[in-house]
Amino acid sequence: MKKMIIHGGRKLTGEVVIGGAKNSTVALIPAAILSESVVTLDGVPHIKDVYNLMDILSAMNVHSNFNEATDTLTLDPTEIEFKPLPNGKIKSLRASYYFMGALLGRFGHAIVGLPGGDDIGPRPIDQHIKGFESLGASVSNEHGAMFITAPEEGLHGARIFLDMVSVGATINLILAAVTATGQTSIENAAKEPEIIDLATYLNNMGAKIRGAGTDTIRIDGVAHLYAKNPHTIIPDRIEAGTYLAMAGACGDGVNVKNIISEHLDAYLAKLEEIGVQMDVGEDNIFVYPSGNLQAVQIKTSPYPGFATDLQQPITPLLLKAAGDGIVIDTIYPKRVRHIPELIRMGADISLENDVIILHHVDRLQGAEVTADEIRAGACLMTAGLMAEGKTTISKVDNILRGYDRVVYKLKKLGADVEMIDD
Ligand SMILES: CC(=O)N[C@H]1[C@@H](OP(=O)(O)OP(=O)(O)OC[C@H]2O[C@@H](n3ccc(=O)[nH]c3=O)[C@H](O)[C@@H]2O)O[C@H](CO)[C@@H](O)[C@@H]1O
Ligand SMILES: C=C(OP(=O)(O)O)C(=O)O
Repeated sequence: MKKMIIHGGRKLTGEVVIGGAKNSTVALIPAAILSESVVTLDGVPHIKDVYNLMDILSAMNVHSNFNEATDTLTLDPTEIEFKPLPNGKIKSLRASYYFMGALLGRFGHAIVGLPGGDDIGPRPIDQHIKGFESLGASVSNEHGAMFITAPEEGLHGARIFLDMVSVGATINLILAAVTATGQTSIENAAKEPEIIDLATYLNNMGAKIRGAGTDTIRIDGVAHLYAKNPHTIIPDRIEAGTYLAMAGACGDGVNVKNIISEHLDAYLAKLEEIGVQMDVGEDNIFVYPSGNLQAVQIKTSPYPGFATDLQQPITPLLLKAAGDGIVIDTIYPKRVRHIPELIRMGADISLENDVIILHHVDRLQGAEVTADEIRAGACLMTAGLMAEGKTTISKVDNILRGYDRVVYKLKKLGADVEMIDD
């Protein structure tokens, strides 16, 4: 595991270009195995999740080539072989569970280990299983690996009502249903932009998915999918939100480029309420140096609400604001692993019944801290940039799992940051 060393106190200036969305990419790559032709993805972020997914694909004889100069990834599933995936790299990321839906769609059966990913509290997959079963599959958990098998005649369309809005279940069920016989409807579906991105990608291969981005998605199964054109991944709204908060907390004029601002409506409204001055352009947002900032209350909810993945990245900005900030994460109430680390840096934070109360502090102090998960790590990077002195962040691999070329981007903004081997 690597460590990140930050010498804080420098003001950030210049521009940063946002990469392709991690949470799209990690669905689009497993989905490529549904195609009977070579798939090309543009705007692929340089993140560990991508390299781990490429390794998983190579075990199935799917050849991939990531051209890092052009951010283009080609995936060749034309000689794919079925492989059980009970262990190994599957455990390195959450989104490996998309191989359940994708293998089921391609081969009619899947053996996939329970996923890894961020330790942000309980993350059950009961809705994925319920949905696979509705499509006719039988599902069993044998020693931590899910065995999922379609009936002999293949999966059939079904009406599936999700008990709670789940990004992962919505995507997994799209992947399984896209080649099932007949029509599937997913109700109470998640509406995240990454789901629209996946539907666009699959529809361009010949799938028939309607309603992505609404709470009812209808899928008419098709027998074959062929990728014909490259697919450009949408920009990462969580990476963008992280840099916007960072620019508000320690920027001296920062231009964040490659943004779809509509994907960040709830977030931008909160930044404005805090007092961050911004110019929202067609595909960029310029953040002015901050003046007086005011603490606010944040409550996370499914899209288009305030994203859980942004509650930690915005926290250092809230610490800087006058008054007491409040954060309530309704999606992952135990997503609090950044708090003891921030307290180590001099923050004054209390936690009462999963309500995080952030009291204003005049300054943070550099310290040795741990990035226990990706967004806790993003929060600590910003805190380190704001703090006086040296901050050492360990377990940086958790950050590199989803932040594209982060050291390069921070250096370009003028940060004093480097990565060292542990
Ligand atoms: C790879 C990816 O895209 N990860 C994102 C995805 O995770 P992920 O898809 O795992 O999260 P979900 O949207 O499924 O989870 C939402 C809520 O539903 C619960 N739930 C979910 C499924 C299920 O079968 N049963 C159940 O109880 C979860 O515990 C959570 O409380 O959406 C989360 C919520 O926006 C984000 O934080 C993650 O960054
Ligand atoms: C929780 C996250 O990721 P994952 O679902 O991949 O663990 C995240 O990106 O904040």
